Amino acid sequence: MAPVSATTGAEPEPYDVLVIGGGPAGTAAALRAAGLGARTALVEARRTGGTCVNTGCVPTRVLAKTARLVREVRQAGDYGLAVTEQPVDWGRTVARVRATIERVQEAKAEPEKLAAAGVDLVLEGRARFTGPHEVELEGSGRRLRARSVVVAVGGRSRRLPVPGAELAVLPEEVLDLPAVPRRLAVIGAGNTGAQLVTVFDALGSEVTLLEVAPRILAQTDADVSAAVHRAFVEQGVRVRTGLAGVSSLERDGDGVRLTWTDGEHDGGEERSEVFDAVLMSTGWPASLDCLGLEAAGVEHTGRGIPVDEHLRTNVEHVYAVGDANQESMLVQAAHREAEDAAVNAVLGPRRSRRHELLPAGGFTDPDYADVGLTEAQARERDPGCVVALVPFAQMERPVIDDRTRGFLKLVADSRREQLLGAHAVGESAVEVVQAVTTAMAAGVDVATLARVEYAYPTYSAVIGAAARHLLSSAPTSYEHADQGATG
Ligand SMILES: Cc1cc2nc3c(=O)[nH]c(=O)nc-3n(C[C@H](O)[C@H](O)[C@H](O)COP(=O)(O)OP(=O)(O)OC[C@H]3O[C@@H](n4cnc5c(N)ncnc54)[C@H](O)[C@@H]3O)c2cc1C
Ligand SMILES: NC(=O)c1ccc[n+]([C@@H]2O[C@H](COP(=O)([O-])OP(=O)(O)OC[C@H]3O[C@@H](n4cnc5c(N)ncnc54)[C@H](O)[C@@H]3O)[C@@H](O)[C@H]2O)c1
Repeated sequence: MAPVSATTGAEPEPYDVLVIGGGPAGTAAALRAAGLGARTALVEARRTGGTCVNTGCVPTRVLAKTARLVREVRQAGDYGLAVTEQPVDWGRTVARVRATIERVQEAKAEPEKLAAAGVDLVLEGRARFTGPHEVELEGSGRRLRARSVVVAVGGRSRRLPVPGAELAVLPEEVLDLPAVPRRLAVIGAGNTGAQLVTVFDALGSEVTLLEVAPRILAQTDADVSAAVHRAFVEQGVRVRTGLAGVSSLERDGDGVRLTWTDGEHDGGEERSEVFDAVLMSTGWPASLDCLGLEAAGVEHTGRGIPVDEHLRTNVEHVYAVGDANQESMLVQAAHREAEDAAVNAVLGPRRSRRHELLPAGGFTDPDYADVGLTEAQARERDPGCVVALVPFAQMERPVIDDRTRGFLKLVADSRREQLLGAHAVGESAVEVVQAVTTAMAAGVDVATLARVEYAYPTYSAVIGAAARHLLSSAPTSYEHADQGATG
């Protein structure tokens, strides 16, 4: 409960720090602020865990595991195991996802951790600014005041501004689908769309992926994007990139008629097809609706809340972290920003944002992951940079596991000393890139990385091979190296 004034008993004393939003960013900010001795409140509209635990990373990861199980079952015969492929029981899949969310909630025990740290967790609906230092809670009408406010409200899926957009399913609504759609269109090939393509392709949907950018996973290294695209096509996914745009959705019998215009390289024609479901994964703006930012004088772009190097908004005592500022939009980034903002809010501005090394990955089939600069970014900065790419098909463990699709690409400076980036596709790609990130964070140079012993047979042994390549040879081309690698 908010501390009450000892003199009047009426007017609540302000908290030192009020955090709005109990996802990864908000919880980290509140715990850090309380750890520094600040009287702290955390206001959450629904449930702690945020997008990450309740509708994003955790459910997506369980669905990704489901897709992997389908793949393993299909391959079991090669190993002498007679496993008959069963039809997917979507209801049980959904139940498994929901049960896993509860298990993760229990393991994280955030309400208990917040209580133990002395943070007041306030679950009385959405908070709305009524002034620069005050919010009102939608559920109770109660008002809370604070010297500093950390806005950690996260984001939400964007619906395209086209007629019939309300007929589309958003990524956070996927578990509400009544069944696995036979014909599924996925609009948007960012991390979210790509992961859902793998899930529904494995579960048996005929998937069409539509993207306005010239390539899928447009933020990743071009070789990563090309490799995942190629895998999708081989798995039977219809991939259309460089679209001119989506124009409408309309009900058609039990399905949804989707109309779009192909890009010029595909003829630029308008097309119209009926799908059983259309999934819209076309972006993730901050959740600013009804937040009352204008009452606090906080400026925003409509998409997010801009911040300075200390994570402050244009109003000095109001900070914005995690997806709310629209900068990195990853759990690991949310944690770091939140802790830094909490320190700045309590002790005065001292921590600056630094995400030089932000590893990330997606659980498609094959997986992909990256850290640091893409090859194109590195070439802009250092035209003489050196690139080594080792196909998984050349490494024993992927061959043993029959998972030879993929590669690790390392980018180093022109002196072949420091790593600038790492990009992987394939089994365990995310873990491989994480290992490279640890080396980069520790300042390990390429020569040392090339000398490290790697347990045999492991996927991470590809790191040593790529580091030795960097020291010794001319760059390889993925197009060339990937020939015939189909695992
Ligand atoms: C499908 C999907 C899969 C993802 N997978 C990954 C992944 O594998 N790895 C990864 O690093 N990232 C992943 N992400 C991104 C990750 O989920 C986000 O970057 C992360 O959750 C951001 O944390 P946050 O605390 O800023 O926001 P959120 O997690 O969105 O939390 C914001 C919280 O604020 C609350 N809130 C909002 N408005 C108010 C208000 N006015 N008053 C009170 N409370 C409010 C919300 O209820 C919510 O609980 C994924 C995202 C999606 C959509
Ligand atoms: N595994 C992970 O780490 C993970 C998983 C999911 C999401 N996330 C993060 O969450 C954030 C949101 O991801 P996201 O994929 O939801 O959004 P995004 O903004 O990254 O991708 C949206 C995609 O939709 C496309 N698009 C936009 N309008 C379109 C149109 N009219 N027709 C066709 N395509 C259109 C965009 O070009 C883009 O490729 C990202 O920052 C992402 O990194 C991370």
